[in-house]
Amino acid sequence: MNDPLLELREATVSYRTAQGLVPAVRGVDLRLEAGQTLGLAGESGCGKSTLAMAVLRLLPRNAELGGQVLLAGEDVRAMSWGRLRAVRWAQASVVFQGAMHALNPVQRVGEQIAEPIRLHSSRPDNKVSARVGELLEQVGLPARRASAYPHELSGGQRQRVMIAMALACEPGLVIADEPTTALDVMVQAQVLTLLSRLVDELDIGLLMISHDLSVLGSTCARLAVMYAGRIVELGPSEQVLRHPAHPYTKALAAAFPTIGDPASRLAPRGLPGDPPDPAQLPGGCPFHPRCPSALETCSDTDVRLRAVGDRSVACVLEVEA
Ligand SMILES: Nc1ncnc2c1ncn2[C@@H]1O[C@H](COP(=O)(O)OP(=O)(O)OP(=O)(O)O)[C@@H](O)[C@H]1O
Repeated sequence: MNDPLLELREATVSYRTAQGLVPAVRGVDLRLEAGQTLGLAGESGCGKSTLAMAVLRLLPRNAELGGQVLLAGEDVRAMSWGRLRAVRWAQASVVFQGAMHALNPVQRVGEQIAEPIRLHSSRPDNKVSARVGELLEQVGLPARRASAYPHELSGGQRQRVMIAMALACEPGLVIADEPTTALDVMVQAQVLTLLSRLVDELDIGLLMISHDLSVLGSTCARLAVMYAGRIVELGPSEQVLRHPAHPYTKALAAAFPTIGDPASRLAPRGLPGDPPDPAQLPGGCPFHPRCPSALETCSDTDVRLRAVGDRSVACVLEVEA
């Protein structure tokens, strides 16, 4: 049997800071097969971006990666820099949030899309240009827009350019980190439709990150919900959205009821308090101080994910399958 595109086994990331070691990702197990889509949700600071960056070892220097992060069975922790360069773009790529900042403002977008192609193939220049045109059309932009500078494009068009760049070397895995956060509602929906179409057409695996469960639910078949560096619920999107099992998922699902709800840009409504500082996690379940269903035992029992029907849930409460 083929190795999954991506597999995390007890993956951990801690940041070395003046205040000590900050555990941002705390023992995450995840699996993504070719052609599958997985959404990773959670409030700001729960470790989503850290986890995504760990996959391609794009972490800052003060980060320590532990456990296993396997790309097609190969542990990224054991890869040389040369091997990592070969894997980035070609095997897995990232669409970052905020395309205006991720693109070079003084370089034509076609040139920027061409860069990873040149890095990973010895195609002659005319073939590279043809491939750039093909990629732009694939993301719904005319090929002639290759000569545009980022400021000449709208926010949605720039995000399409970022997606074209991520697809340039035909990776099996694309990681999209808040790909629609900076866009207005209509454009957000268009970019999500584009991502869904590309996933189907190109049979890529997609790991999409957002604080907004409804955005993820519209694009991803499975959802993982993260809190304080751990996955607290994982399962088919429809089940997780319709019948959230973990009290934190319930609060998130209630906070973001529909795609494009302007309020979805804000912190979850009706969920008191803030996520804990990873440097000072409370004892027991890290969600218990904010949990409306907390029992006495939750302050000293830290439950790990357990299977409940098609889902996995990290909660002491009885969960209906
Ligand atoms: N370079 C760093 N050094 C120290 N701590 C960091 C660093 N980067 C992130 N952190 C901390 O790690 C934790 C997880 O951050 P991360 O950015 O992964 O969360 P997130 O869920 O992606 O949030 P957001 O949606 O705001 O990006 C946070 O407490 C954050 O402050």
